[in-house]
Amino acid sequence: MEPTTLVVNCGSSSLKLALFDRKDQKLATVLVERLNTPHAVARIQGLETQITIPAEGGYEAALQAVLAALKEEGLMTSDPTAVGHRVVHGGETFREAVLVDDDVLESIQACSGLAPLHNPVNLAGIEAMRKLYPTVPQIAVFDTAFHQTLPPRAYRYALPDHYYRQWAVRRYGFHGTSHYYMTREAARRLDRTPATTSLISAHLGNGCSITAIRDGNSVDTSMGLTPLEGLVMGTRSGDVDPGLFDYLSTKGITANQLSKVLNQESGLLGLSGQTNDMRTLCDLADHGHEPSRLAVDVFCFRLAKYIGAMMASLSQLDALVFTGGIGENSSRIRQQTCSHLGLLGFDLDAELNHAHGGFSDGIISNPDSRFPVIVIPTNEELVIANEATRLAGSPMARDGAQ
Ligand SMILES: Nc1ncnc2c1ncn2[C@@H]1O[C@H](COP(=O)(O)OP(=O)(O)O)[C@@H](O)[C@H]1O
Ligand SMILES: CC(=O)OP(=O)(O)O
Ligand SMILES: [Mg+2]
Repeated sequence: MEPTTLVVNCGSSSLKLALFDRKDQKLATVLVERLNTPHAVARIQGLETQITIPAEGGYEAALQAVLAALKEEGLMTSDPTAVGHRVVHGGETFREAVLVDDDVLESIQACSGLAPLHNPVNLAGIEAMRKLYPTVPQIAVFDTAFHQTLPPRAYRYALPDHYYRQWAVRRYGFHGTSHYYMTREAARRLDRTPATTSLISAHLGNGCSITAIRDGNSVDTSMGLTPLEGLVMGTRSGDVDPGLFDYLSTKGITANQLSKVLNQESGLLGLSGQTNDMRTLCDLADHGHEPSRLAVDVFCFRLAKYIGAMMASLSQLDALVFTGGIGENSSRIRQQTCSHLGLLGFDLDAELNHAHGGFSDGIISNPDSRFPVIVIPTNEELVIANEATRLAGSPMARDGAQ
């Protein structure tokens, strides 16, 4: 019986599963969309069949339906030997991936207030899998872990010192598994070692963040205490003036309302009034819809400003890397962003940038660009699987399983 590692990435409205063998070969990928609605469906990548997901029963019922379908299709012949979970916020408690036990669950729960869109659903996924596979080691892999190397000048806010000492109010950074994968993969492609590779890594999905990586370590990043700070995102505002709180309270808007607005009703959706989906926005902008064009403009300009800001942490730059759904697929966003940075020198080759109708994988800058620009499809699942396999084989996991 071939040992396998199952990776679970529970989002608020979607659920992604990936199954790997022990040689890190992906055996199957499943995407469940519109979870917790009567229209929830799952698709196994590469297969036509749609799996119906029960409208009730939450993550456990959804996972059960997906696992049954994987077995039926012959893609999963036995129970997994390890399960790796994406957990977004690990606070200062988790510097690296851990085997899940009751104490770990409690600590993840304690970080939930700092990632309200993410940690509660990540926990629901872990709890569901523990019920389904009580004897299989479950491993939590944190978005925040890769950013534990941030220096204090990058992670401290200029707030009263005791806010940090008492309440750990600091910048944490997220999408760490993706930025780590960029480091590993860019180093491989540039024929370097990760420890000698310095990058600016832009992860542009529904959530967006950018990280300065110096000699393989994260040294600055755009997300902060929560995944709300920094770049413009699908529904999140990114940076705003904190004076907004005071001003809007005089208009009768409460802290709770504002938090919902900043997390769920802002960003591309807020500016365009139409959608958080970048592909649709680009189409709308092309058809003359002004608010959508503005949303795209603000997105690219903010990103360009942050690319400039990340330079302050580096003394060498081996490449600017784009990844995530937008970074991998939108030649337009890459072009518009780099066009703001003429003074720094990210000179794209129009043909390479637009190869395959926007999707790219590889170098997209021209040879005399001051800095290379590369597109690398992210693979957070692979990093999580690597960590889960490693920890499931550890003596602690074996003791736990006895
Ligand atoms: N061809 C494209 N052009 C522009 N945006 C795209 C394209 N393909 C995908 N995207 C965008 O990528 C975003 C989703 O990114 P993804 O990394 O899949 O999200 P998640 O963070 O949920 O994993 C959406 O805004 C989507 O519109
Ligand atoms: C941390 C974060 O923003 O994650 P996602 O991009 O999955 O929303
Ligand atoms: Mg993502």
